[in-house]
Amino acid sequence: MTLEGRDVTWKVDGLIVVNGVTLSAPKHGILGLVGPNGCGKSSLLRLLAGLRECQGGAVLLDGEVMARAPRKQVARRIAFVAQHAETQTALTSRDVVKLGRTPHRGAWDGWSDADELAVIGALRQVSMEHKAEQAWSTLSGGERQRIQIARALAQEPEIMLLDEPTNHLDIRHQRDLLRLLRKLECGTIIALHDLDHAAAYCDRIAVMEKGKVIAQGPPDEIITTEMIASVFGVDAIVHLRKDSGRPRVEFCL
Ligand SMILES: Nc1ncnc2c1ncn2[C@@H]1O[C@H](COP(=O)(O)OP(=O)(O)OP(=O)(O)O)[C@@H](O)[C@H]1O
Repeated sequence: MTLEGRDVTWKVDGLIVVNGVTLSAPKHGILGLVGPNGCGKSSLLRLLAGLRECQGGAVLLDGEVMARAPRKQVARRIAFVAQHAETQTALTSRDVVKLGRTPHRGAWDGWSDADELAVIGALRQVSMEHKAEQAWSTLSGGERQRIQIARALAQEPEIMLLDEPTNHLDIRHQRDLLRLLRKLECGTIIALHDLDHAAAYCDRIAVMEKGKVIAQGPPDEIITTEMIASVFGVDAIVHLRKDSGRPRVEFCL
């Protein structure tokens, strides 16, 4: 499957938030989306997920304009994990993960073994089986985030779009999630603030600034002292990690 934004533009209140972005999701592996607050990362991910309509350009799914495809068909193939996902408070964790199966089920379908396996597997992948019956409203911020990721995994998508999925997680769960994403068969686009994470776990990185993608490439070409100074306005030294040879950022105090 291919997912491609071509010259995608989106405005709100006369402000151009996403400005002529052309970007393809990888078929496998992780594309990291980095850039300062307000540069348009979340907006772009929502456009690519088909949750918003472009006002210019188009999002293409297998070369066809996605906006014309039935929503359920799109949802079978693309999962989106929002930065601050909310859900009905009366649900348990398991109920929320089960929602990920909705695009695969007809109105009259019973709950199948495949549905159950997908839900159990997704809970296990984020280490949340022990909280399956707990009310969603009582989960911690990080636990909610892991459950939302499990919902997306239960969807068994071909492409996952994740908006800062590590922002509530402790170091161990950040690392576990990024390792998990690397192991998935699907292609992933992930908005990240942590440049070290982007450098260590992503196969490619796209840099956004003021609504535009200004650079794309492998981490060692993108995570540079010059890029960090010009895009983020911060002085930094970029080292190479001993274990992987990937860039590692030391910010100047
Ligand atoms: N529905 C909206 N109404 C008004 N302004 C909006 C709306 N959606 C986005 N914006 C504005 O568009 C800009 C880009 O927002 P977006 O959430 O896409 O940025 P971001 O790169 O994900 O930021 P962050 O790193 O802070 O999460 C921001 O200035 C935001 O205030």
